[in-house]
Amino acid sequence: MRRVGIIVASDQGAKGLRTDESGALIRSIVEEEGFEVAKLEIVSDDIPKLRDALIEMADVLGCHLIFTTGGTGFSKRDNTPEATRLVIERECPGIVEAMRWSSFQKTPKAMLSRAISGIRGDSIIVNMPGSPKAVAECMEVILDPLKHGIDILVGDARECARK
Ligand SMILES: Nc1ncnc2c1ncn2[C@@H]1O[C@H](COP(=O)(O)OP(=O)(O)OP(=O)(O)O)[C@@H](O)[C@H]1O
Ligand SMILES: Nc1nc2c(c(=O)[nH]1)N[C@H]1C(S)=C(S)[C@@H](COP(=O)(O)O)O[C@H]1N2
Repeated sequence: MRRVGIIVASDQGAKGLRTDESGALIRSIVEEEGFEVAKLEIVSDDIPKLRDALIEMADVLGCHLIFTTGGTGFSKRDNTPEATRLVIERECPGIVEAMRWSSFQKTPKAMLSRAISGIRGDSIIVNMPGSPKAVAECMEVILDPLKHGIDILVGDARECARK
């Protein structure tokens, strides 16, 4: 079964000052698609905390897909892309290009997303925006192609092609 990790990057959420909706929304969307959620964690916007949470989900929990939500904008505490860059081994720019392109059709503010995406080992990491509305809009675009991406990364698709 495909395994998912979810990290909510939010100072307010980590202090209990805001009820998380975006991580919960990602969970419900991926579960509906048959994924198993290994962990949903709310982390403050500190780079070392985000980095460690990403590494645990990839290397210890073996998540095929890791979504972060929040912390991709221009505010001084938006650190999610910087933490992600520390842990990925190969960039996957097409995923976030598609997100920005489709989001731009809805709001020009989509160009303010600094989200990145990349591969670490057998895990694909994708930065999503913070608002639940933006999460829903982006998930609609990327989830299906990502299933194929996981299959290629972990070898299933290549196995199928050989048979
Ligand atoms: N986990 C979340 N659940 C619900 N709404 C959220 C969440 N994260 C962000 N939002 C909403 O998204 C919009 C963008 O917020 P903001 O720029 O503060 O997000 P952020 O920088 O990702 O989060 P934070 O300020 O907590 O670190 C706001 O309307 C905010 O209420
Ligand atoms: N689909 C979609 N993407 C979107 C938006 C949106 O409303 N819909 N908002 C944008 C805005 S206003 C910002 S500032 C950036 C970064 O958001 P974050 O700081 O919450 O991660 O995501 C962008 N991406």
